[in-house]
Amino acid sequence: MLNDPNDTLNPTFHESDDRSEAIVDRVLSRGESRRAKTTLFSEGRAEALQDDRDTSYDFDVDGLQLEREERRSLQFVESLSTELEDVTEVENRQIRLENVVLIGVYPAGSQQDGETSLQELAALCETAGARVLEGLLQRRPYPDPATYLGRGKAGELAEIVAETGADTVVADTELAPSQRRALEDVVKVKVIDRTAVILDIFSQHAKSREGKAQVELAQLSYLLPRLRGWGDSMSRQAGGQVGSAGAGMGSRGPGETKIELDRRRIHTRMAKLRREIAGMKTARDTKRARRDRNAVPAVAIAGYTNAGKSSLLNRITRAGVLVENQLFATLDATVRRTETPDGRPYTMADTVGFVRNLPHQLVEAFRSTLEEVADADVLVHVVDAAHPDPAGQIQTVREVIGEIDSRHIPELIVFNKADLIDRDTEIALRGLEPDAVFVSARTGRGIDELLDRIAELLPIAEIEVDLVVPYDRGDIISMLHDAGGVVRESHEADGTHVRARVHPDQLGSIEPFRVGGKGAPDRRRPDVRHKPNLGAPEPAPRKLELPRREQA
Ligand SMILES: Nc1nc2c(ncn2[C@@H]2O[C@H](COP(=O)(O)OP(=O)(O)OP(=O)(O)O)[C@@H](O)[C@H]2O)c(=O)[nH]1
Ligand SMILES: [Mg+2]
Repeated sequence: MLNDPNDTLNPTFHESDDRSEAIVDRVLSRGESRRAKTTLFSEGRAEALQDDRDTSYDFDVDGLQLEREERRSLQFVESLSTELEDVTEVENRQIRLENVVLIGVYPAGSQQDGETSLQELAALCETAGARVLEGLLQRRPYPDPATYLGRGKAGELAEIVAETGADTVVADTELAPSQRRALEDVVKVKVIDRTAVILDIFSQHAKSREGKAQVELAQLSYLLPRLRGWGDSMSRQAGGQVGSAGAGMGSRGPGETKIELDRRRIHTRMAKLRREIAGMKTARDTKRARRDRNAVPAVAIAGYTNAGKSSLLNRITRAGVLVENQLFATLDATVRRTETPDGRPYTMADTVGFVRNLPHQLVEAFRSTLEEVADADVLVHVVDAAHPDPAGQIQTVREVIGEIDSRHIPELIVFNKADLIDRDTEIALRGLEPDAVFVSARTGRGIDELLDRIAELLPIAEIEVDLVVPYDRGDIISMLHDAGGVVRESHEADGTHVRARVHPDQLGSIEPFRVGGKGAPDRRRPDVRHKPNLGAPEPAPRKLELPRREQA
């Protein structure tokens, strides 16, 4: 398993062949030895995110909410078991608490973008369980092919790392294996990239069998070209800080040993995972086909990570999906059934959030989960209205939607967290997306309007009816044929027996001839509507103050 806390891979790697073999075994036997995770500490972790610990919602939650407790307990190390093994584990966690320095490169004119991206990287690192000490941005037309930062700046970075006692450097874009090694040689601590951090979060959070398989597949395909060197550059630095810090974020992978053998085994493992995922996809397809037969339209909630997708699903359907002020709280699609204000049923799916520079390995691995989006009749695209760069988020999400060939699906932009923005921001956002709905999953504002808008966009489900039409009503038969909905037709003594799918508007004219059928809509208005939450006071929005050294 790649995030096994017991995988203190790098430093001791060269010491014993037996040990290195055991490590590869563990990497490849994911799930069999699933142990406590390495989410490390609680204090300070939420700095990069808005504080929501006092949040209260006016609806109940179900068992899924327990997952939140489970995650918290991992962070707080709740019960110190008397078992020696566990105590050692706690000590390990403290030793391995990662202190990271972030680095990014931005071209002239996109400083704001570079900063937003670095702040997001800070949030990602905190979500992965690290503590962010410094952020360092360098203005360059493009990253240095050798060391990412320019030579001189890399030297300054080495000083900062030494000063702050950081044990890991995280680069904001994907590093080539050679860049990573060269930079490690300069700064003398572990260097990882944004992709590794995202993969690490996914591996900590994956819950379903399919999710775990997808993440492992993504991790292996990320590791494959990087096998050479994971242990290598570390062992060249005996006595460096890495040695005592052990493996942590982004390095929960195999070290360099018997690389060819490993490579072959990894390929075999990946093939097996692909087969497994394909198998699970079949099961899901069957489920979806059943849903299609019942002609229940599907709505998918898509959007940037932390936009409030799960909160919105909870608000609308009381699904009790885990809501966390974390990036990638949701990795599995949750589907809930609900209905329009006039009683038409539809399903609503919560999906994994998107992020800028989403590792392509993940898009590939999560393709089957993302089909929940691809197969939807309507996309509810949730955007965090209070985010500094909503336009950038919308663009990122639309790019991924394009990658999974879903541009044609009607999209409803929903600005969530409307409770956090002022009038001017709202006007600006309306300018950006004139047809958008403004809602707050927290206060309930706009939810009724959202439900009405979804209802308008849903395809009208046709209804299957059985009719016996007397021979003097040829007009009815031709109307059914014109609409193209005739399934079966036979001429009997009492008239034409027809099974046909009709639009709800046609029901009136055919009603006298109905002899059965299914799927007639229930036109009762649901007696519970979604009331606004007048409860808890809203915490003031918090902005990340990331320590930053500007280097132009
Ligand atoms: N103030 C405010 N906060 C909100 C609102 N909706 C969600 N949040 C908060 O935003 C954070 C993220 O919410 P989630 O529902 O987990 O977001 P998500 O889009 O499902 O995130 P991922 O699953 O991580 O991609 C949580 O801290 C929520 O409490 C809102 O309308 N107003
Ligand atoms: Mg979510």
